[in-house]
Amino acid sequence: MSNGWGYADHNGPEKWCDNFPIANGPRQSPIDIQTSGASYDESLKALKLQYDPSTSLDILNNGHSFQVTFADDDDSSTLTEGPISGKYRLKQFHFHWGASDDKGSEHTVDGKCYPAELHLVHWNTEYPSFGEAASKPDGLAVVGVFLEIGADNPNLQKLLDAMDAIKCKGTQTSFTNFDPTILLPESLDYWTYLGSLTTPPLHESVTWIVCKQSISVSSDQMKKFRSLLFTADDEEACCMVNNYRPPQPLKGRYASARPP
Ligand SMILES: N/C(=N\S(N)(=O)=O)N1CCCC1
Ligand SMILES: [Zn+2]
Repeated sequence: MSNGWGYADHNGPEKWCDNFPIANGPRQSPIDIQTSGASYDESLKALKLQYDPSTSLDILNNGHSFQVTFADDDDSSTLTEGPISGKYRLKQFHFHWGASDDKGSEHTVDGKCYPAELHLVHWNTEYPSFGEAASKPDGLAVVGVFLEIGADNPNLQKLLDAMDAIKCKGTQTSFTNFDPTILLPESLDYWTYLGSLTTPPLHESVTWIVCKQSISVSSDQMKKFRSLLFTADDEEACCMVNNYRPPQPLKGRYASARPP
């Protein structure tokens, strides 16, 4: 298989180890967060997320998900405190989702799946760039937010409206003046653990910060996510669904959280 990884039977998560042997590494993601096994860590601080909407640039269908990319040439949009040391810059956010409302998240909580999961990807400014940071053990910090079926979420509407312009792989459009803060839940309580990118190259470089509280999404809004395509306009159409990696072996890891 070339670098054409995907989520189908022939190129999906069970096959990624062929080209990316780290897929069987000691700190792979996602994981099932076993709340009874989570430990309280007095040293953990509250998350500090400071985003400048003027840093949002564009929205892209990259053939695996859709992502909103941010200007990261200064410290305008950052993650600090929480479980990390130093300052991490927001690079992009994207989602993972299922073909139906009963699956789609990457992390699970005591075995419970959610219909979708948002990932806000940040890189450690100790390194000169995202590309340099992405392969370092403390290079990245990803904030994960579960989406749970409920009322229409108006804060998703600008993303949903942009989807008509990025239906096919490789399409993108301007996406300016967007503040990702509106996608966060009211409470920023979190679980944290050391893991990896959940897609190739699967670098074991991520401090995961998974919010305990979910945000809402309606079934109709989820149908809009599923209208995107994995495929380019000159290929046979394949709906972008089930773009999630299942939970990986804990290998002695456990999540931790701030004491109540
Ligand atoms: N897999 C990833 N993020 S994730 N799903 O682990 O948050 N990425 C691959 C390149 C940039 C981000
Ligand atoms: Zn992701």
